[in-house]
Amino acid sequence: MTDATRDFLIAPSILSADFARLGAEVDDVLASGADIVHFDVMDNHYVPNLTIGPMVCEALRKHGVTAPIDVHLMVKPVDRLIGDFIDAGASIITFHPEASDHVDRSLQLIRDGGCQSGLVFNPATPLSYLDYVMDKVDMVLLMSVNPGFGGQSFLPGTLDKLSEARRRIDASGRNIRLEVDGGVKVDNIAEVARAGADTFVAGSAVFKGRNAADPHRYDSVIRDFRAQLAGVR
Ligand SMILES: O=C(CO)[C@@H](O)[C@H](O)COP(=O)(O)O
Ligand SMILES: [Fe+2]
Repeated sequence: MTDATRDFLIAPSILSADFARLGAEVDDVLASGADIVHFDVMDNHYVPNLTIGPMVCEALRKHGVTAPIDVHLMVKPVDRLIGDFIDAGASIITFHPEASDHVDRSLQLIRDGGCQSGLVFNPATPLSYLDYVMDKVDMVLLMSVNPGFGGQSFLPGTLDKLSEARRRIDASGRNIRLEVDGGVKVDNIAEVARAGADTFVAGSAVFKGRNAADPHRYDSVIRDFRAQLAGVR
C-alpha cells in the first residue's frame, strides 16, 4: 500500500450545516482544516428525505469554493443527475448501485465527465457489486448508517466490512479511496481508520463541534479528529 492511499481526509457533510448561510459554513469548515466537502443529495424516493441538488453545488462553486466537492447521490434513477452534477462542478460523484439499472454505464458517465467515480454500499449491500467494475471506481463508500439522515449512530458491523473492502482495494493494486459515512465521531475515528478507511465523512460531529470561542470556526473538532488519526499511521 502506498502512502498516498493512506493519507487521511476529513470530509464534513454539509447536511448538518446551517443551510441559511451555506457558503459561509463551507468557507468556515475548509478554513478550519477540512479537506473535502461532502454533499448529500436525497430525493424523497430512494431515501425518505429531500435535500439539495446541482444548483446548490454550482452556487458553492460561484461563491468561490475550490476544494473537492464529493457528491453522494441518494437518488433513483441516477444517470440524469450525474450529467447535471458534472456541469455544476462536482469533483467526485458516488451513487448506490441498487439505484442504477446499469452500474457500469453510470460509472462511465461520471468518468467521461471528468469526475472521479464511486459506489456506495448500504449496511446490507454486498461488496460483490464491485466484482466487475473495480477498474472503474476511484472511491468505495461504505455507509455506517442507513442512508437518509444525519446524526445516527455508527453501526459496528461496518468495521468488518471496511476490512473486507480494504482487502479488495489492496488486491486491486489501484489507488482507490475507502470512505466511511455515518456516525463518525472523535471517539471512534481511530478504530474506523484501523479497519481500513482513509476518508471520513462527519456531519453532526463537525457542525455541532463549533469552537467555543468562535462559532464560525471548527478547528478544535477537526484537530481532535487528526490527533486521533495520528495514532493510527
Ligand atoms: O449520507 C449521509 C446520511 O445519509 C451522511 O453523509 C450524513 O450526513 C452523515 O452525518 P453524520 O452521521 O456524520 O451526522
Ligand atoms: Fe453522505
